[in-house]
Amino acid sequence: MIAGESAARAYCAGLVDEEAMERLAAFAAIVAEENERQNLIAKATLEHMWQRHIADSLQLLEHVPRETSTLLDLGTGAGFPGMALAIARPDWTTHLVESRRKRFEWLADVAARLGLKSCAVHGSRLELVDSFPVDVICARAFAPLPKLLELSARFSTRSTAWLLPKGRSAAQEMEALPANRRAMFHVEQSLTDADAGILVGKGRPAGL
Ligand SMILES: C[S@@+](CC[C@H](N)C(=O)[O-])C[C@H]1O[C@@H](n2cnc3c(N)ncnc32)[C@H](O)[C@@H]1O
Repeated sequence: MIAGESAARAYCAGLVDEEAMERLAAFAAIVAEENERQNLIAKATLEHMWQRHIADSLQLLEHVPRETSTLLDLGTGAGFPGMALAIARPDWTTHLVESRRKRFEWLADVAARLGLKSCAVHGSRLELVDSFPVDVICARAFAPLPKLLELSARFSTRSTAWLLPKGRSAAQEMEALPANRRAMFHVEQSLTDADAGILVGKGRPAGL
């Protein structure tokens, strides 16, 4: 378990190169600054930025298939996990979808400021974004699982990986799926929260 800010930074440093670490630090400062203007993350988590947000996002890299080159993050909000992953893996094409204007304009500005050329910000409701196939779909705190799958299945293929941090409700949400959709998922323990799980899946949800 990653406990504390220095452990979280050390964990991230073990996953990404120095340039990405510098960008992640710059991003952390930008989020904290913007949080004065718009409510991006809970104030209580500001002093735990690396553990609660950055390492929490980067831990998804542990479950990403080796051949990944495209990622879609649903409801990116403050940039977690999508922007943090775009910084960690600038060689991927990362699509961030966010419907709130203030947030998507800010995300696009951050991507430009950090020089993330392969990070596309879709400022729209997910329902209105044209379909394209991706290697990985991720989402944190976006929607209940059945709704999430309904809205995003059209971006998946037989080989798409699903990485869904679901907090305490991970196992319960998975168990509540119909059997043919449940079969594509299993729960991985979160490294940043002893009580949280990550739903890891593969494929296109049955019937969607
Ligand atoms: C609870 S926040 C989570 C933000 C971020 N993923 C995180 O964990 O810090 C959910 C975000 O999803 C966005 N959102 C909700 N429904 C959406 C939709 N249908 N299409 C695109 N974005 C949506 C909201 O505007 C909000 O920024």
